[in-house]
Amino acid sequence: MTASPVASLPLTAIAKATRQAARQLAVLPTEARNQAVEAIAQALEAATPEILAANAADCQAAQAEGIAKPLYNRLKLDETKLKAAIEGVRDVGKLADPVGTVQIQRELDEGLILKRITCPVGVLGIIFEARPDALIQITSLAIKSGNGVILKGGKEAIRSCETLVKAIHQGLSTTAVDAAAVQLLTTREEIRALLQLDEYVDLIIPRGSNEFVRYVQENTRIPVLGHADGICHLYIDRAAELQKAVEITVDAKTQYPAVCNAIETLLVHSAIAPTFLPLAAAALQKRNVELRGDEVTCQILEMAAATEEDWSTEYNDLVLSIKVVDSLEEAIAHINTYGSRHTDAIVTEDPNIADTFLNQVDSANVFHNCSTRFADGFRYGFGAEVGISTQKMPPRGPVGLEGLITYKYKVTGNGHIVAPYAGKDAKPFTHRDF
Ligand SMILES: NC(=O)C1=CN([C@@H]2O[C@H](COP(=O)(O)OP(=O)(O)OC[C@H]3O[C@@H](n4cnc5c(N)ncnc54)[C@H](OP(=O)(O)O)[C@@H]3O)[C@@H](O)[C@H]2O)C=CC1
Ligand SMILES: N[C@@H](CCC(=O)OP(=O)(O)O)C(=O)O
Repeated sequence: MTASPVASLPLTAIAKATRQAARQLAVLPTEARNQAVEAIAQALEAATPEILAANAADCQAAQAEGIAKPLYNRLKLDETKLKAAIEGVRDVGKLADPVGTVQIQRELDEGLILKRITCPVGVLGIIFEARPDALIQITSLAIKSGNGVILKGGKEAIRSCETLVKAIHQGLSTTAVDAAAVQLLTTREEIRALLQLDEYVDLIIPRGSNEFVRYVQENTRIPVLGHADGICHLYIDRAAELQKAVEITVDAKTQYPAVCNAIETLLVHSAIAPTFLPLAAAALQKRNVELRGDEVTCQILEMAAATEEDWSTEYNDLVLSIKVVDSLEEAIAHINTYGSRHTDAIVTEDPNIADTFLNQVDSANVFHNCSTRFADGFRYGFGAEVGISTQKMPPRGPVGLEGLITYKYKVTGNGHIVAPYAGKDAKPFTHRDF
């Protein structure tokens, strides 16, 4: 099979081609989809010089436009990051096949058998930020789960995305998977048009700001799985071990400040604030974090005053707002008011306090004594992630293969009809699981 030159077609034709390719992909055996995933890994390895060159050009252009350092780090794809992403593709290949799992097998009556079996969703439209390694993770998950995918990355990453998709098409062209199963769009106009194509696209996954996710939800009939902003919190309880708390704070803020699972607000119990805050501030300032405190924090340490706006701001940068609270309840109330239901964590040595926090904070990921940066499909053992769903209904949190799967009920009878099972002398069902 050769790589399909569909990218030059009008959008409806692209979507139609993806639908057709996805239908073939959905019924391929596990082995064929695994081979396709491995072919993608090999093609990316072979195209490494071109990919790195394209990314260097994107980075250069973004720098000329004055891109912020954290966003630049998200855009930059060096050899180490690319190698890790390719390893991730192979990890996805090794995961159990999510397609064809029999979830329910039930005899309704003699000779009348119900099965619920997992199957791919169909065609996914995934819009994401200028982060080229996300394209690699998303594509490998889509192919492994038997779905076609129409991708759109952030404008700063256009060259990187085009080169990656070219390599992926090259890899797929040696396999049973039609390369048309993976498509790349590059403009916002195409996104607006894509949102109207409910005939060909089964699920839209927007990764981006709250505003953008809402815009998508309001402008399409296609089901939307929102991956919105991460206003993540870390609460340092009065029973926290201080050194542990400092290390977690520094990691959660500075290990990768541009990503959605980095913290934006630090909440500190008033009983330990005078001892904890100077330790934390020293460690954070060593890493160039700008601190903004509420009134009590500013009485303990000199820093800029936080405004009401700070509590609902996702900086995506080396900035942290700090608030001193008088109780666990106040911390939980703050998080449930200003958070984005993404990821929130507590540091405490008191298991009861931890339990209350984990049960009452209404977020997709709630952590005890560890960094919010663990909110990630790879780190959860899902191989990779499409992103982190901030919706309440499943899939919630890091979305891996399971989130790209639906199911269908297959019922087999032998001439069975409903009439004998209805009315006055209705025949009972056996409803026997096996
Ligand atoms: N929960 C999660 O998994 C994730 C959450 N995020 C969140 O996303 C936000 C930051 O991402 P940022 O880089 O600023 O991304 P943006 O929200 O600016 O953009 C993300 C993507 O959406 C597109 N887009 C944005 N607005 C429109 C529009 N009106 N019409 C069509 N397309 C649009 C962009 O296109 P273009 O570049 O062409 O403008 C880009 O492809 C943060 O809040 C972050 O937390 C990010 C990734 C994952
Ligand atoms: N799970 C990811 C962060 C989630 C994510 O996709 O973030 P972003 O860089 O905002 O797209 C990680 O830990 O790198």
